[in-house]
This record gives sequence, structure tokens and C-alpha cells, in this order.
Amino acid sequence: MFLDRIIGLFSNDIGIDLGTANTLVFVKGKGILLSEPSIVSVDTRTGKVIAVGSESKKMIGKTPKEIEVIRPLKDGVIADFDVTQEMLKYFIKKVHSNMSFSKILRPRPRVIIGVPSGITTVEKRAVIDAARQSGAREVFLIAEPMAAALGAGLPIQSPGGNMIVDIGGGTSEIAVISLSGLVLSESIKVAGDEMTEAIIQYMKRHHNLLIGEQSAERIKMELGSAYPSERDKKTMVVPGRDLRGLPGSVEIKGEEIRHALENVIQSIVNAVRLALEKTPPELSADIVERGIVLAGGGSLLHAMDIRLREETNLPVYYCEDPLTAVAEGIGKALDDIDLIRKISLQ
Ligand SMILES: Nc1ncnc2c1ncn2[C@@H]1O[C@H](COP(=O)(O)OP(=O)(O)OP(=O)(O)O)[C@@H](O)[C@H]1O
Repeated sequence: MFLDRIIGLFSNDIGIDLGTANTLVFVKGKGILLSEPSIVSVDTRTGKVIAVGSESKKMIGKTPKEIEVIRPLKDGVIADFDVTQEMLKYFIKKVHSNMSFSKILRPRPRVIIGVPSGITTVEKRAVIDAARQSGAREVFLIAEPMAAALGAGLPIQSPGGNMIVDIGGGTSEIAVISLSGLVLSESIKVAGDEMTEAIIQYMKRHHNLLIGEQSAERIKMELGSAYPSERDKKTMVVPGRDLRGLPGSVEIKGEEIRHALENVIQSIVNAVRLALEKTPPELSADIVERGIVLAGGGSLLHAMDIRLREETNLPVYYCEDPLTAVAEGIGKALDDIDLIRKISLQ
């Protein structure tokens, strides 16, 4: 116990938003020190990790066959345990490498990790084990929508309904929070990455053009939208490979991409409606007044707020920075051990 406290003094506690698309690390007292894609490149002959994070993302679609670019998380949960552990180890080491004590002592931080609210017991164990084996001395898990609500500055500890819609890469989570607890949560495995995939499939089916994930993501950000607007008229020339395998390009319009994304968006809208239907009436009244708060990178799809406003007849707002809300929320929890104990999932 005493030794643990001494070690704690030398270790900067950290919060990790372990996302399907991006991992963010918040260091207590310092803020978000790392934000990198959750991607790892592995040499398949030796099993050795070659690159992690941003370095690895640059390799997508450009590697020789002996290098595999892996996303160790799928749908918000660990799909490849060993690679996730390597990635966590690398990120934890990276944020600690600038701190002088770490040259003398191996840091053993307390770690809080944001996970999807629908996580199973087995998946929880996998996340905790990965963090422990990456050097954590104590691990707490908190539900991503709870962390996002904290990060967005919602009054989660007071009696009153707060609705947060967190659209990430792999999961969309809708939660109603009151008195530091999740009154209800809906978690669906449909979010930003499904939008990207829908664009890849659309280009293949309607334009006979094969495009990579990075091009599809760019189209989503520059042309995609969730509601009719001026963007419908915007055009873009997309390079790719035709079905014969030859390089080619096609001009596409915003309106087409809006239609290509429709099924994915409708699934998210349906999940929000379902959550609203399940919300106890007393809390519904608060949500009518306070509105719905949007977080997560997927919510940045153009006009997502307008679409949800139209579909629910409720006010819908973005939190200050949707991409960092979960990490900021975990950061706030790091300052308050009582709050951590109250909201942690274990
Ligand atoms: N401007 C934008 N427009 C549309 N989508 C965007 C935009 N910016 C980011 N995204 C999408 O947001 C997603 C990543 O969001 P985020 O980093 O919140 O997810 P994550 O936390 O890694 O995922 P999860 O919570 O599901 O584990 C990606 O699908 C990315 O393409």
C-alpha cells in the first residue's frame, strides 16, 4: 500500500479514450498529450510491430504483403488483444517519455479508460488486462457516454435528465444521465466507419470505381451530409481503380453521397428515437428543455445536428470539441477519485 502510494507520486495518472478510430491520452495536470489513430503495422514474418498510430495510418493501402496494417479495435471493443496491448504500451510510454522521473522509475500510473456502455464482462476483462500489462497499477473503466457528458460540461451529478449522443468510429452511444448514473443507454455498432464503408460500396456499385478507405473518409468529410443543403451541389473528382483494375476517376455530387449515407444515418436516428421513447417522463421534460448534446467524430458529419433536430423536434447542440469530449471527461474524472468510484463500471 505504502509502496503503491510512493509509486503513485512519481506516476502521472492517465485517462485513455481507447477508440475504434482514434486513441487519446489525457495526462493528469497536463491535458491531452496524445491523439493518434488506433492503428498498428505488423511485420507478418516476425510478428514485430513496425509502426503505431499516425505513422501506421500513413501505410494504409500502401504496404507490401509482409506488412499488415491492423485496427485492433472493432465496433468499440478489442478485436485483437495482443496488438491492442502493444498499442497501449507504446502510447503510455510515449506520453511518459518526456517526464524526467520515467528515466529513473518505470511509471506505474492509475489509468481510467473510456469504453462503450454496452461492453460485456469478457470485453471489460480484456481492456483491464491490456492496461495492466501495459504498466497500469490500477485500472478503472468508465462508459464513453458518461465521459463524453462530463467532458461536455453537462451537470451529470444533479437530479435531471441529460441526453448525450456520442457518434464515434465504431459505435454510436445514446445515453440519458442523471445523478451520476446512466438511466438508460443505447449502443449500436453503426457510426462513422460505417458511413465510410457505405461510400466505398456506393462508388463500387454506382460508378464501378474501387476506392480506398482514406479517399472515402475524405469524401465523407468534404461532400457528405445528413440533411439537404447547399452541399448537395458541391462536386469532387474521385480517383480510384475501375473494375478491370485500371486507374480511373469519376466526378461525384454531394447529393449522391447524402443518399449513400442515408441508411447509416437513419439507423442512428432510430436509436436516438428509441432512447427518447424509453426515457422516463420526468427526465424527458428536462431533455425537452436542455436538448440533446452531440459528441464524437461521427457527429461532425455535415448537418447531423439539423437532421436530429428535424427528426426529434428537440434542441440539438454540439459540445465544444466532439473529438476530444470523452478524453476531456476522463481527464475531469482523474481529478476526483470519489467521482471515479461512483461512475466506474467495475
Ligand atoms: N468532419 C468530419 N465529418 C464526418 N466524420 C468525421 C469528421 N471528423 C471525424 N469524423 C469521423 O469520426 C470517426 C472517429 O470519431 P472518434 O474519434 O470520436 O471515434 P472513436 O472514439 O475512435 O470511436 P468509438 O467511440 O466508436 O470507439 C471516424 O469515423 C471519422 O471518419
